[in-house]
Amino acid sequence: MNDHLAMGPGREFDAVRALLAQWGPAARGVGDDAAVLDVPVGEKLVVSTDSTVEEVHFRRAWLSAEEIGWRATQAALSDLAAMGAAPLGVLLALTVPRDWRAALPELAAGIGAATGAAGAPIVGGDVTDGDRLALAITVLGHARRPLSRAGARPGDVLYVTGVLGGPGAALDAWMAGREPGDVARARFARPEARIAAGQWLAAHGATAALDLSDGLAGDVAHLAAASGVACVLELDAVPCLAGVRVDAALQSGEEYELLVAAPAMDAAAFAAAHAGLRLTAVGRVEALSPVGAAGAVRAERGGAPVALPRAHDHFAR
Ligand SMILES: Nc1ncnc2c1ncn2[C@@H]1O[C@H](COP(=O)(O)OP(=O)(O)O)[C@@H](O)[C@H]1O
Ligand SMILES: Cc1ncc(C[n+]2csc(CCOP(=O)(O)OP(=O)(O)O)c2C)c(N)n1
Ligand SMILES: [Mg+2]
Repeated sequence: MNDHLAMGPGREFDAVRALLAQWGPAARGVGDDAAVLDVPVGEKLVVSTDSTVEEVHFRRAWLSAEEIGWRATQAALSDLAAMGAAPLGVLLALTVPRDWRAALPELAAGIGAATGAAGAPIVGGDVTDGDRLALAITVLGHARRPLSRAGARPGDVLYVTGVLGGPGAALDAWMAGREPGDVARARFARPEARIAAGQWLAAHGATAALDLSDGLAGDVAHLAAASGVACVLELDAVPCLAGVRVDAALQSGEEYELLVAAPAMDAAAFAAAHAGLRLTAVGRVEALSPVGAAGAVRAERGGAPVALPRAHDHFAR
């Protein structure tokens, strides 16, 4: 049983009914003014929201509607992964222009596949007309001890999951009018929120984490700022996709891999628990130097200081 409430007539509600019929058991308890969920006793509710907007996060020519739905949902779920939280539910606010309406079932297939893979039921949403396709996705999760950006301590090692640079390489290719290689394209079109990895890392001593959405070069500064520490990246250690230079990998956003601070971790045990996913030491956490000395984020190559490239900024222009 889905426990949906019946809705009155209207084309908008016909569209919602069609979505619910398509999602089947992947949607639960929809149709009231708000969803009502249980949080396991003794755990915290963990909530985040993220938008995916046509022309800002993708172009229609690059991706199928199924991929757009999958990617937007994984991008939102990635924040639960970074908090070490288990998914509880997902809400979808969809802005659907007229010329996208026929693609709704395909979009919904991608969303349903992603929520299904995460074991997170769709518990509500909103549908509106508008000028551009936009998906505002709210994710709800739970954790006994959520993993913050703020806990990194001097002496911790910095790790990243996976291999970086794919989404940036795909984006560069499309922007230059070329078709990206299959691996880079898949990293852009079919990211996977590292939900199990986030929970494993939280349970194995991680002190802080965040997901890589703006690019490692920028996201590391959020961890340093939140934790009140200095982070030093060793650029020779950054795991880059074949053919991608480290500067490009540092600027590659929308990776949805995790940056983690922790005392030394067992990367082999991590990989064994996550289908071979890599966990690579890429730097270290130090005490913040006195004002006027070295900054909160530094990069080194072969022990020598080097500059970090800029990260994505929505308001840069
Ligand atoms: N419009 C907003 N109102 C309130 N908080 C916001 C807004 N935009 C961003 N934030 C908060 O700022 C922080 C950084 O945002 P963002 O870079 O989007 O995080 P993330 O990469 O986790 O999605 C988050 O804690 C987010 O909740
Ligand atoms: C058409 C297009 N231009 C540029 C980009 C690159 N890009 C857009 S947003 C972004 C950063 C991440 O997005 P954001 O909405 O800031 O995610 P959040 O940090 O909130 O999770 C990047 C690298 C893209 N994906 N598509
Ligand atoms: Mg965000």
